Amino acid sequence: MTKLSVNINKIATLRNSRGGDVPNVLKAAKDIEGFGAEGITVHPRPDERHIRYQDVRDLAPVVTTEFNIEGNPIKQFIDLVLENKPTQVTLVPDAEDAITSNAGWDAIKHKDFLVEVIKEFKQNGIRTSIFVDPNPKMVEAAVNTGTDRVELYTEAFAEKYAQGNENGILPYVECAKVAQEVGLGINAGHDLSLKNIKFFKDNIPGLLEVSIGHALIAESLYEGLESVINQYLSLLK
Ligand SMILES: CC(=O)[C@@H](O)[C@H](O)COP(=O)(O)O
Ligand SMILES: NCC(=O)COP(=O)(O)O
Repeated sequence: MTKLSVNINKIATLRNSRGGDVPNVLKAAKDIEGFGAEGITVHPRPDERHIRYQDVRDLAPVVTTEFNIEGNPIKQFIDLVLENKPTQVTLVPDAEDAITSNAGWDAIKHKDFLVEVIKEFKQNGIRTSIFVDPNPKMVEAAVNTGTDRVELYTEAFAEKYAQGNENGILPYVECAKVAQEVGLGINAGHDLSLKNIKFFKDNIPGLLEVSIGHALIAESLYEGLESVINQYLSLLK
């Protein structure tokens, strides 16, 4: 069974575009859980252009499913995560000026740094995941950081699949095999959608969780959050 964690960054982006409190991010998170999603993901960035640090503080006591905080572990992010103790922290090496996440960790080059931060999160009872490119070497290296899981960066798969090329799944299948061999849990995310999620899930053994935001919110503009979330849940069974 693969859990669906809904990334609500885009809801905050819409709110921020007017400066008020519409749509209300807390209500959206509660409704999304009510519609059956098994987790809420947020990805605060230093410029707070979508989810704000205060949103994370407000969401932490309200989220009753798995709360997943993603981001680059700069000091203020580490402090925020330790203060709010989510179910999971997903470490993403995103540059401050990146429009969205665009690369996974080099878990060999940044091993010592990752070991240190992951240790601190785990000592505080927070499950850890690191965002990695679909490169089996990086999955193998991830185990040496002490992380519980990896999140496979699915943009390359989504792009190829949209062009009709199903072979884009192959590196992910290889990564999943390696992850299972070395005992790492497997999450996935980025550009997953109603169109590609079933093919991805059906081909990746042991897929524990997907976090989906951009496409899910775009699809909901036409069909509504409840219907879209239910479609994902049925495709992820
Ligand atoms: C790690 C990842 O792929 C997502 O968190 C993605 O970065 C979503 O963030 P945005 O909503 O800012 O694009
Ligand atoms: N970790 C991926 C995520 O949270 C959502 O990414 P996207 O669906 O907005 O591309």
